[in-house]
Amino acid sequence: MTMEVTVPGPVLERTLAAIGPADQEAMRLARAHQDNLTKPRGALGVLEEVAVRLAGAAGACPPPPPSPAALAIFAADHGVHAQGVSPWPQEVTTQMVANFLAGGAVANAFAAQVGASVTVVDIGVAADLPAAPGLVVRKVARGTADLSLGPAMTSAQAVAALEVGIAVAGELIAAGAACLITGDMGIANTTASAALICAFTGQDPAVATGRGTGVDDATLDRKIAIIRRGLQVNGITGTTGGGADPDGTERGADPADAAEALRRLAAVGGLEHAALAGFILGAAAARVPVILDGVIAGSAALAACALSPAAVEYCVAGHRSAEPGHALALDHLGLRALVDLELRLGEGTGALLAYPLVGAAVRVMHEVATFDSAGVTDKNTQTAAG
Ligand SMILES: Cc1cc2ncn([C@H]3O[C@H](COP(=O)(O)O)[C@@H](O)[C@H]3O)c2cc1C
Ligand SMILES: O=C(O)c1cccnc1
Repeated sequence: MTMEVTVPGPVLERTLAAIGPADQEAMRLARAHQDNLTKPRGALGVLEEVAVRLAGAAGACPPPPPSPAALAIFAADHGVHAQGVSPWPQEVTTQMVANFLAGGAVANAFAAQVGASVTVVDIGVAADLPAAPGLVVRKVARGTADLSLGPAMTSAQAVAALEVGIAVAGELIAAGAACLITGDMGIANTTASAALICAFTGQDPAVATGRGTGVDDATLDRKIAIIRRGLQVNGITGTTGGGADPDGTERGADPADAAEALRRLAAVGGLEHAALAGFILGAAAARVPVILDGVIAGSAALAACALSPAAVEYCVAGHRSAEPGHALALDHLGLRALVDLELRLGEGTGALLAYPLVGAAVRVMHEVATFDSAGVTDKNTQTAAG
């Protein structure tokens, strides 16, 4: 094997080794506790599952309140932008970073609404950004290479970006964050997202590709063709098919294999996708829940969970984006989105809106009376007793 991706960085290796499965006993206790609360069993629907999930993640019942929450917006540019896959000029990435720092983006408004902090990370913006409070400069490259011509990133760049994501998660958690929220900014990143979704789920670009910021029919067709070419050029032919390295050696083509997962992430992902995957892995290693935003986060989560399947236990799908690939990614991960408001923005906006639901689900576990404590007759106990 000639692939350098078989040598992940030490931080990534340590993080992967630190990720354990959800705590089954805490989940069992959480389910039992839900059933003792003064409400018909199951009446809180999906929120009960969220509370149980957070108990499993924390290894505690009730789980700790997911507060305070911290949003990290990873910003980067994309070489594939040159193929005309987005109607927006590339400099909008840089301009939006300035907007986040000035507090003027939708993500800022939603973060203020739900009480989340905002950190902006330059993981690969093409331009130089002036230093500013709230901006973390960890530039791995000035954007990716064009994924339709060859690998978007070298494996070293992908690992470096993964490790920045891990570090940012660790820093936010060390500063007190009890819940992480994913955010992204990168013109053309819905193209890389759809390519990743194809690479990790085996779906065809025709079904996984969406209109992103709102491309017309002709641009959508081009986007699909570009993604198809990118998968081909990078030797990604399906989730189970074989393949060979350029030197002719057989490579493991199963994306569930960590080295192949890293290769696919580097081949068609963006720097923000790699950083987001690291961010998710960092949350999982610290047993802190992470609320996923839309299609960019969903595609990054596919890479994270290919590297460490247990990481999914620490993820909550905040919302379902209007991008068709997002639902495919969530299905593959076995995650159910909390809200569906037909958002197609990114930045962390959908995850921020879901955050109060996660907080409410956990508050129930701490504050709602049990049938015993409130003196309310439990029909289930009564029936069981006679
Ligand atoms: C003003 C503006 C603000 C945004 N905030 C997030 N995105 C979102 O749109 C981009 C992806 O769409 P595409 O692949 O079609 O370029 C990403 O930057 C994403 O974060 C924005 C896009 C624009 C134009
Ligand atoms: O799903 C998303 O987060 C999304 C969709 C379109 C454009 N930008 C982001």
